[in-house]
Amino acid sequence: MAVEPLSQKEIEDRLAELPGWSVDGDRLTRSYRLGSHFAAAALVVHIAGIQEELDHHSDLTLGYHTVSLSVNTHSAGGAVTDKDFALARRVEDIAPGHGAH
Ligand SMILES: C[C@H](O)[C@H](O)[C@H]1CNC2=NC(N)=NC(=O)C2=N1
Repeated sequence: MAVEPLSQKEIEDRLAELPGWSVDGDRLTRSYRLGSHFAAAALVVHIAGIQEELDHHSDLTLGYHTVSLSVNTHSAGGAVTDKDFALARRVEDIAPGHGAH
């Protein structure tokens, strides 16, 4: 099934449901802060599993006490699509369990 780029209005509506996330250029992004480097690494591994399950992969950056995601949809020409928001929603659901904020 083809994945279509979202309109600006569709992006704004979806962002309203995902506090902490923003669209920067053509990428959906969020950074989390965690209590330790190992906690951040564990969140990265958990997100990697979700990304494999969804077959949709962000650029995922592990910092000292931080994890940052940046994602768009390659198959839609690098636009933001519902696949990006589906990944963001799944990450939001598990991040608090890692103490991420
Ligand atoms: C073959 C495989 O389904 C594709 O390459 C997937 C993998 N992960 C992906 N991740 C992202 N962010 N965009 C894609 O279009 C994409 N496509």
